Amino acid sequence: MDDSEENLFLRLQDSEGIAEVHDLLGTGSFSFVFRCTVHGLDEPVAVKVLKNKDMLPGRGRESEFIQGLRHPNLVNVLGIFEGDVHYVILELCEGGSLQDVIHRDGLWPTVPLAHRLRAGYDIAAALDFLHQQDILHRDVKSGNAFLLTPLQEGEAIPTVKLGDMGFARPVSDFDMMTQGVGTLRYMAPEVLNSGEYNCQADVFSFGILLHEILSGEIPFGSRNEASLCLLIMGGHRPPEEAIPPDFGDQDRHNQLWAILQACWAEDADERPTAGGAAGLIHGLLC
Ligand SMILES: Nc1ncnc2c1ncn2[C@@H]1O[C@H](COP(=O)(O)OP(=O)(O)OP(=O)(O)O)[C@@H](O)[C@H]1O
Repeated sequence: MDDSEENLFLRLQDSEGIAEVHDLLGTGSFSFVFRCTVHGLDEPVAVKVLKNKDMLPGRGRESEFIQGLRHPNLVNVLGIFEGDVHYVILELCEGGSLQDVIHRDGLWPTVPLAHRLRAGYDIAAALDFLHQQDILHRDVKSGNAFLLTPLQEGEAIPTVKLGDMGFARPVSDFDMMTQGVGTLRYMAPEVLNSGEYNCQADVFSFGILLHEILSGEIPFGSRNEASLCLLIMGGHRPPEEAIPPDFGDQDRHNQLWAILQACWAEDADERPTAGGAAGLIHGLLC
């Protein structure tokens, strides 16, 4: 049975290693995330506590192999503890999730397209890094990308970091994976099909996420799971007209649209690598 927020707050407070639990940062399907101070670190951190410590390994739970990874566009995992409560110490991202920033805070329409594209570049760079280490993320979405500092109107977009590695796996574990995990509206057709997939499935999800970042629209709107599956399997993708026209000339807009189409190509082999996508986006930012 899942533990309550209050109970976990108190048990975390008693946990060795935690100096102080401050406040709740957010709630996920599998966890509560608290702002904490921990012994040995000066800066506050985010501590993700599993609601149910008997939960299957990998569900909402960053695995040991993620711990050593360091990249400016990843929510770095600073420690993993298993005891009376299971928790993961994460780099604190004060700006919250990109999903909340795009759809809830009301500031997103004021963010220029070039700044939004910058956010997309950050995520592509993080994915490229993971793929270079032969790690698949498997749940790329706006709810799993975080702003390092709060977004301020009229200022440059803060660094964006890809987080929530609960589903991440080394490719070497399986040459090709077949387990259908992730979030439906971002899922590549080969994952939905329970077919074999590889790093290019992350690139597909990234394409859907990039469109969400640029357009500010929830991918495929408020459809139920069955119709989402039918749409994606039927080759439907988010619409071009949802992308604001304020990106310089038509040629640049066309290049941007071509990047999106390449990322969410039906055939995984036709998609760019994450590094390739990052390079193409960077070319448009210069
Ligand atoms: N590093 C962080 N810094 C600041 N806030 C965070 C951080 N990580 C998570 N949060 C907050 O906690 C919420 C839940 O985190 P997360 O989505 O990683 O949990 P989860 O249990 O894996 O959930 P789900 O599977 O539903 O995405 C986030 O939406 C965000 O508000």
